[in-house]
Amino acid sequence: MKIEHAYTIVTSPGRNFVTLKIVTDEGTYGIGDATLNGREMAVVAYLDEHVIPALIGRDPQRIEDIWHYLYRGAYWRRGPVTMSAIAAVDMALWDIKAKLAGMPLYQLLGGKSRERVMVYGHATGRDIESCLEEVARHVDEGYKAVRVQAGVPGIASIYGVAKKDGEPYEPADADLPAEHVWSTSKYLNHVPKLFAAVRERFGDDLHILHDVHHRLTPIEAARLGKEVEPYHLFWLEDCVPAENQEAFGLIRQHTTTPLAVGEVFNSIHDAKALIENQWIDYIRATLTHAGGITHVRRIADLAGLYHVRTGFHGPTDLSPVCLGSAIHFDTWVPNFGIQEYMPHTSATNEVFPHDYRFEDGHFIVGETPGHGVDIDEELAKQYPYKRASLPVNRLEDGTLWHW
Ligand SMILES: O=C(O)C(=O)C[C@H](O)[C@H](O)CO
Ligand SMILES: [Mg+2]
Repeated sequence: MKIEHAYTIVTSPGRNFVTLKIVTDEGTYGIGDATLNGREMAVVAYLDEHVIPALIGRDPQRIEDIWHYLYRGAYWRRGPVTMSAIAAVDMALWDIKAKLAGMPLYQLLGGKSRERVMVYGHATGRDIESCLEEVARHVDEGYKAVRVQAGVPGIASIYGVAKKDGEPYEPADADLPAEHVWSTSKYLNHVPKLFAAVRERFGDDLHILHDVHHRLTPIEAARLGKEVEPYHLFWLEDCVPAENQEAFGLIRQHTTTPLAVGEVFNSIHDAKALIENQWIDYIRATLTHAGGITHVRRIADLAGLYHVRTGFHGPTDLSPVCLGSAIHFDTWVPNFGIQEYMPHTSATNEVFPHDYRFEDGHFIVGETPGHGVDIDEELAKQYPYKRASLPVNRLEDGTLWHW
């Protein structure tokens, strides 16, 4: 069997998605997600110019060999563009292999470790009151775990908080980057009040999560972790940027609040010290940005040795192809923690028909051979690419800051 044909599909049913389709000489095809939010066309160029021509004629069943061919063979290793491109190939090849085997992907990975996959949804509000209403809506919809983000008095807009209450936030919200102004002290003074209010209204059983989005220094993160300890967070996410993995050692010395990190990681090397030193509790690297199923499986196995569990990134900027594949992975992986879920728009769901379903705060994996997600290419053509950028963040004095 040979790869006969492969091509990228860019579509924007509300937001941009990049999909790779690989077709074999026997007619079986697989698709993979290559969406790198705000940098989509860089991955398209990498795939079209450098990867696809080298795939034609290869045996699609040799997933491992093709992974190393693209990773080691390129000489230029790692990085989000390279690893998203490799991930798309990998996801498409696992899709093909599972279709050939007549099995849903989770069976090929080793079968079910659980019946269903717990997810967390996103509640955001411009103030604590409106945020609590959003948490209540999620609880009514069956969610057992909710990420809680609220506006902070004195900060005009914060990435991760919807502009209008009751609406989802859009990560890439402008043609060119919007600029936000950030105040760490205002944030740190406010956020414990939010969690006190959530616990008071919803009691102890609801799992609550919070994303700091890299905006603190290690000692500030340590303070936040300590101050929210009474509210028993499921996790505190991305409390500092993680290029310096040792920084998490400092945070860890000060707090028992569980720590999650890794949505921007693209390789096991980004997470190695964090995992081996048990400085984190959840690893967020997911399939599209970290080299696909083949590589994320290695990260998860390393994590399992150190009691670190998975908590895959699952924003709207990963396509249903990534989400569907992740649900198979989550159903199999022994050290599963939780799966993020930001519902896609109905236009996105129409372009990407899929067989996973949400029920009572959990995802239920489908039984279709492959990863269970397809693309309607004719419909996809109706939604042309539109450049969209993520915002930037500045301190009140104008210094460019993490966001
Ligand atoms: O989902 C999250 O936790 C995020 O932080 C969302 C990211 O900012 C988003 O995927 C950036 O493209
Ligand atoms: Mg995040």
